[in-house]
Amino acid sequence: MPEVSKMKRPDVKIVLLGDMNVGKTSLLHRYMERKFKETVSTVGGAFFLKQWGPYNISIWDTAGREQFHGLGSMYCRGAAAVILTYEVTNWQSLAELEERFLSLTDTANHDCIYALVGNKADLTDSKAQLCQDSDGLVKDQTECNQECEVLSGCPTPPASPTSLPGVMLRKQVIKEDAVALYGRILRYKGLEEKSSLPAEKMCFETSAKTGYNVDTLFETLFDLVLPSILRKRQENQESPTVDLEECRMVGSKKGRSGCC
Ligand SMILES: Nc1nc2c(ncn2[C@@H]2O[C@H](COP(=O)(O)OP(=O)(O)OP(=O)(O)O)[C@@H](O)[C@H]2O)c(=O)[nH]1
Ligand SMILES: [Mg+2]
Repeated sequence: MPEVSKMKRPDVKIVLLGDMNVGKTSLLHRYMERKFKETVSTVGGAFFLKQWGPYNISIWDTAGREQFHGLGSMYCRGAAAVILTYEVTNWQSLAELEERFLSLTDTANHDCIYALVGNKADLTDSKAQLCQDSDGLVKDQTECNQECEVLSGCPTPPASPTSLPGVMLRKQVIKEDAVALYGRILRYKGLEEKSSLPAEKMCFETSAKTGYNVDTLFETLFDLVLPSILRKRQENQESPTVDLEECRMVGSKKGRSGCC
């Protein structure tokens, strides 16, 4: 049994929610492992632990499939940030966020931060077909595909309308739709728009496939949850108790990642 004192204890929790197939797991792989790789539909949930400077952030991936819906509010318990994910080529995936997922966030922290993320932007926007390295420099898709083959062994995707640069799918969800939903989320939470984080900052379009905006998404959130981290550390100093549930999760997977 691992010693509690040596475990990395998460300072804060970020949760990814959204319909099946929108790319939640792929976004996490892209950010944590710098790769776009094959996924299987998530069962239950899984977490990754990210060291961010001196802080430990747990990022929870959840299953979008309806059969696991009941677990969502459990994963959101105590979350400092929730990433509500949809797919830019699928209007219904945005609607589902409001109809099915928003109420799951009732268990999150009272000052929880919400980000709306439209993934698979590479399918609709030529600029998102360019991939970014960790310094934010863009490379073209051919270079990315070659790199993908060399680094992770994943084959260059077959030439199909979705993989040919310049051939785009119809964008079903435009940024304004996400901005409008963000406003409704604030109203649902009883928050004033004036005193909340602005929609322009909290609505992202990403591509897990190319890496477009993925670092920006996670790192913006890490910066924004810093006050929650500092508050939690302060509370822990004042009453040093151990969150057995979190320790059990982290300890069971050697502090890196796991699922349940
Ligand atoms: N073109 C493109 N495809 C993507 C992107 N992100 C994910 N995909 C593909 O979309 C499919 C679903 O991706 P996942 O990451 O498994 O989706 P998920 O949201 O985790 O799904 P559940 O675990 O079932 O909730 C896979 O075939 C991915 O390869 C993206 O940014 N662009
Ligand atoms: Mg998944």
